[in-house]
Amino acid sequence: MQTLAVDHPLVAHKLTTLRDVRTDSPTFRRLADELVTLLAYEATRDVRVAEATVQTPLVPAQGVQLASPKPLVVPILRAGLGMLDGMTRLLPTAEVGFLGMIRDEGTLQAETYASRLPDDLSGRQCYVLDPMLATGGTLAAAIRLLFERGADDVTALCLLAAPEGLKYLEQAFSDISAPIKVVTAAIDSHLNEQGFIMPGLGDAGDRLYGVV
Ligand SMILES: O=P(O)(O)OC[C@H]1O[C@H](OP(=O)(O)OP(=O)(O)O)[C@H](O)[C@@H]1O
Ligand SMILES: O=c1cc[nH]c(=O)[nH]1
Ligand SMILES: [Mg+2]
Repeated sequence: MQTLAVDHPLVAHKLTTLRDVRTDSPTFRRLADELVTLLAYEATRDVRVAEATVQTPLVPAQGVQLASPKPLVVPILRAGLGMLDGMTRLLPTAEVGFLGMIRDEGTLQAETYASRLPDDLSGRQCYVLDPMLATGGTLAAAIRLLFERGADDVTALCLLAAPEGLKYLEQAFSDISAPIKVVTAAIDSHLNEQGFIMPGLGDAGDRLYGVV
């Protein structure tokens, strides 16, 4: 597994405001959206392209276009929905699938309550969106579902990741040879006893959707 913490002053600036408890939901949503677009630029560095020729007003020009089958973007509901627009702005022709997952805040186990994915993901590059990678249970379950359907390349975009979750994913997929990448705006210090990322930003879903 490959992990990339994007080191860019604009990412750090936006993330700092996102963490701030005084940041209201509309601002939080806007910042999450802007951050995803910056992360997506790095996360799609290996997106598959095929050679293409177009006709300029003057001559034919060689270039590239996204290869087939087109990439699949998968937000993990609820909080991952706050990252969808920012991602599809950069990858407008990608297909979008959905996973609904909830972490039991007592056991910290993830449960899947909704799944709407293409049946056959053979040869597809998949981009999973979830702002928080805490214990890693949710993301591991999502990645497993994608591999079961034939995906051969999975990149997760997260706003924050905990070292414990990254380690868990490394171990969970140590026997998988397909590429797995995590692109995040920051790797935080640790998880607290309730499984929250520290210093973190609190409950991403609640902050995105105005629950707090
Ligand atoms: O790495 P983990 O320990 O599994 O935790 C991370 C998950 O927890 C949050 O979702 P939550 O279950 O709160 O659902 P929500 O998106 O509906 O708020 C977050 O958006 C991740 O999906
Ligand atoms: O810190 C955390 C951990 C899990 N889910 C969140 O929304 N925040
Ligand atoms: Mg939540």
